[in-house]
Amino acid sequence: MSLPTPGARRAVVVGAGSFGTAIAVLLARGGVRTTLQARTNEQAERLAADRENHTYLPGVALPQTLRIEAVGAGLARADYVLLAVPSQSLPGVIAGLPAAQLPRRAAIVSLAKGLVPPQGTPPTLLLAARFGTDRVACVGGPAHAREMVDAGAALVAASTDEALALSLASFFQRAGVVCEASNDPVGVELAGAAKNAAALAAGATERQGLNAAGAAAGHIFAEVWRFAELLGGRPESLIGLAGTGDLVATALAPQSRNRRAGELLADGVPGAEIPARIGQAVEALDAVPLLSSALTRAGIDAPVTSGLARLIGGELPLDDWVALVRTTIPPPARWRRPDGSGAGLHRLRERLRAAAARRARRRRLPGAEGT
Ligand SMILES: NC(=O)C1=CN([C@@H]2O[C@H](COP(=O)(O)OP(=O)(O)OC[C@H]3O[C@@H](n4cnc5c(N)ncnc54)[C@H](OP(=O)(O)O)[C@@H]3O)[C@@H](O)[C@H]2O)C=CC1
Ligand SMILES: O=C(CO)COP(=O)(O)O
Repeated sequence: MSLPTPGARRAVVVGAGSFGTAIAVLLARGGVRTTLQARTNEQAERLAADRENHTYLPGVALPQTLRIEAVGAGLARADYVLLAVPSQSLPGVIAGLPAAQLPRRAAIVSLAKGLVPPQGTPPTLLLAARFGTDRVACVGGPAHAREMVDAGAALVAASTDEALALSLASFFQRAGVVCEASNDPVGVELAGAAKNAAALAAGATERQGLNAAGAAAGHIFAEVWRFAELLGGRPESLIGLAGTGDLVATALAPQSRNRRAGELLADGVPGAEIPARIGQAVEALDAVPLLSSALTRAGIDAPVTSGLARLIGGELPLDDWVALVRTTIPPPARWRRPDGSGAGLHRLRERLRAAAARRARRRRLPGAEGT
């Protein structure tokens, strides 16, 4: 498959926070003609004058080839539009794309690791319903903004359109950052939402014990996986870079906003006060209540995710949350019938049962002892 020459392609990154700025730096380094769009003219003028994003990504020089403008400049010449705003802002930003003169063939890429209100929709599903599945993609994987521009990350670019996933992956790889191409955007997005929820849960729980923190994360991943499966997601997306990989990066990072939000909840800070304290997007605070409602609507038993939503909402005290985590028993595995791959286990169980029945029969037969 021939991949697009980066220099012939134009990308516009909408949202000049820490991740949008970092992704724009990478695309420019990878040779894509890139524009970073800030929310206001004042922000754009400041970024253009400083050639640095002092507010969200201090200390990183913006490449000279990176254009800066405000979102009002529109998208008329874009081949790729990358949405780098928090999920809460996505409904407004997506609704505004046609008025911003989104070209008919431009690809739209969500960078958010959260869900879109009010239904808790994975962003690519919303974009696909509006603009068509094969021009939509998302990006996941362990990718703290600062480390990504300094030393690298392990991105996953996911789209149902192979050419789109591969072209995004090639742009990042040209910039020196590993990027896997995936055809499971919903799985990658739910992996990102699950890891943020699990990192917040681990942050809230770790002082009470690391077994409890691990149990919280494991329960949340298992509960979200059942939802991902219903939506057609694949297990490797939750097991691989976008799920387990990003969970470790986020839960271990002292600077992680989601983990820190959990620590603040454990300190007794109300959930509603945390965004102002952290001053940046904390996706899990919004995504966990949305996830909880979406899982309930889908008929999935999700006691730990819904308990976490109640902890965030101030309805469940921390000790009760930890007790819930420590006592939740996952549903038993679904053993297969002997016509499937569970046949070996089934045969072993049947042999043990038959041996026990034989022993019991021998005990009942007069004079059978010792035979
Ligand atoms: N930071 C990271 O390391 C990573 C972040 N992500 C994901 O990227 C997404 C964005 O997060 P991040 O960059 O970190 O968040 P930040 O809080 O650093 O920045 C958010 C940015 O979005 C802008 N914004 C919000 N709403 C709009 C809007 N309607 N129009 C234009 N701009 C808007 C904000 O502008 P203003 O300043 O005016 O409010 C701000 O520049 C999140 O989903 C996050 O999970 C993914 C991987 C890593
Ligand atoms: O998604 C991230 C790293 O991959 C960033 O995590 P935080 O939003 O918790 O800082």
